[in-house]
Amino acid sequence: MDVRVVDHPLAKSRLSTMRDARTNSAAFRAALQELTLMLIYEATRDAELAEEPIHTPVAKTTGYRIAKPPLLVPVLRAGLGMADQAHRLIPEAQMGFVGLARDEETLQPTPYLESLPADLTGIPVLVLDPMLATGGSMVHTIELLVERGATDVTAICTLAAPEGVRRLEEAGLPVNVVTASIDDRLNESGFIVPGLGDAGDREYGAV
Ligand SMILES: O=P(O)(O)OC[C@H]1O[C@H](OP(=O)(O)OP(=O)(O)O)[C@H](O)[C@@H]1O
Ligand SMILES: O=c1cc[nH]c(=O)[nH]1
Ligand SMILES: [Mg+2]
Repeated sequence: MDVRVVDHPLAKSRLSTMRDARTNSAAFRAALQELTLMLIYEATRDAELAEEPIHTPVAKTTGYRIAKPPLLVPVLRAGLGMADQAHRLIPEAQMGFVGLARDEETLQPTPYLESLPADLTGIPVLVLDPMLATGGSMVHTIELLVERGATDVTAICTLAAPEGVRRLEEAGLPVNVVTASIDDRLNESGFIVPGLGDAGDREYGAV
């Protein structure tokens, strides 16, 4: 499993805005959108290209397009804040949706929505979720994708805990991770430390 940490100064500054408890919801969503752009940019660095001849106003040359547009899968709620920006960068992408809520006691994900294409054979998938904590939600999501034939999955997470990265590695799933930070640890309530709190609540309000 490849784990890429995007520690560009602009990524660090947006992540700091998200971490800061004084940041309101609107500013949090704006920083998440900007950081998503940087993470998707890095995640697609090695995407396969198809060539096609094009004419500029001056000469004939070779043009390029993404050979296999990915499926984008935001994990609701928090991943929804990454969806539009990812789609803006890859407008030819399809989008599927997974809805999960982590039980605050057991820390197990409770599924409430699954809207995915039936056959993902040969289609790269980018899963969008700001937080990789215990890894339970991400493992559940990737298992849904693998059941449908996906073999090339990238988890795009603004923040990851070492415990979540380890869980993904041990699950042996076909996934790579792109994140802006691997933080110190999880606390006794399963929150990432130093983290940014509950990403969904900070984007949309507490439920
Ligand atoms: O790695 P895990 O331990 O599974 O935790 C990570 C999950 O927790 C958060 O969602 P949450 O369950 O809070 O739902 P929400 O997005 O609706 O707030 C987050 O967006 C991930 O989906
Ligand atoms: O720190 C955490 C852990 C899980 N989910 C969040 O939103 N934040
Ligand atoms: Mg939440």
